[in-house]
Amino acid sequence: MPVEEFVAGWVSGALGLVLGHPFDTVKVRLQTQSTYRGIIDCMVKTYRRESVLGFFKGMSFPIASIAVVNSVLFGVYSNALLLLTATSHHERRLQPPSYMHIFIAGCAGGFLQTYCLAPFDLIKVRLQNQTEPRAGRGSPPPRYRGPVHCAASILQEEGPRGLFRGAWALTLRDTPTLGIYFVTYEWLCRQSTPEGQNPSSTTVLVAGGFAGIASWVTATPLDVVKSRMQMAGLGQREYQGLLDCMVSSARQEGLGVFFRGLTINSARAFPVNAVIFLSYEYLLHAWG
Ligand SMILES: C[N+](C)(C)CCCC[C@H](N)C(=O)O
Repeated sequence: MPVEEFVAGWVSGALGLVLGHPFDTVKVRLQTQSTYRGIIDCMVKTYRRESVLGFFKGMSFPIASIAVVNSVLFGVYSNALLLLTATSHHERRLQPPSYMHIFIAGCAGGFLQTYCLAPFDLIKVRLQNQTEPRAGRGSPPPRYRGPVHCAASILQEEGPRGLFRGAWALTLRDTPTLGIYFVTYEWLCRQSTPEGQNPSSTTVLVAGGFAGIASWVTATPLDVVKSRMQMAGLGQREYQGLLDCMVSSARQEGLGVFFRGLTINSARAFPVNAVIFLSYEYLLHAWG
């Protein structure tokens, strides 16, 4: 099994994460708290209360974990394509796989990565939602002191299954939308590259950026449901399950609730995924 795709996925995931984390914090807060009027309001309040550091809450942990997750995604995707089409990464420019195969391989990568992603994503969301200023300013300390403390508290208070809260919504969110991710990327690359040639860096950046947007736009409704289910059990509303979360959110807040965070998700997705694909392709190319 070729492993360089896993390594390239690891590095590119880490780069993408740092770039996108501040956007991600604003998104999570907009989706799960009702105290903000919009993106700018949320940014201003976060900055005033928590300084720039507020935007980077919960990042140290994902930087290791998301890199692993991205590595699983790209590694599984590429190896699934190898299985389906018997072509390695380097042969694929000359013998391009069908979009159906790309979609299936993307779904396989998406499905498997959610098992690694679920606990990390839960901890990230819980930490990002702590809006308390840094300790020592006279306010009560936040519930979780950091990622390890957060994981330990969830285990203690909610049991091992607690760590997989919202995992089902996450799987539904990621499996098809990561198929869409790779299909969009390939389609855009093929549109602007002569047959048999490697896409230029600009093409990779633009195609990666739009692949990220396409994937996030389709993923946003289930992203909202997922974030809400992850916050349940914290004194917030408990849901019976995914459907209950969808129905009660829609009843209380209207259908618009499923598009919360859409703008910020898209704004984040372009640079993050441009960097992910560029560094991924670059590394694979460099390793020849
Ligand atoms: C499938 N879904 C849209 C949810 C995620 C796509 C992940 C792409 C990239 N790791 C990123 O963080 O943007």
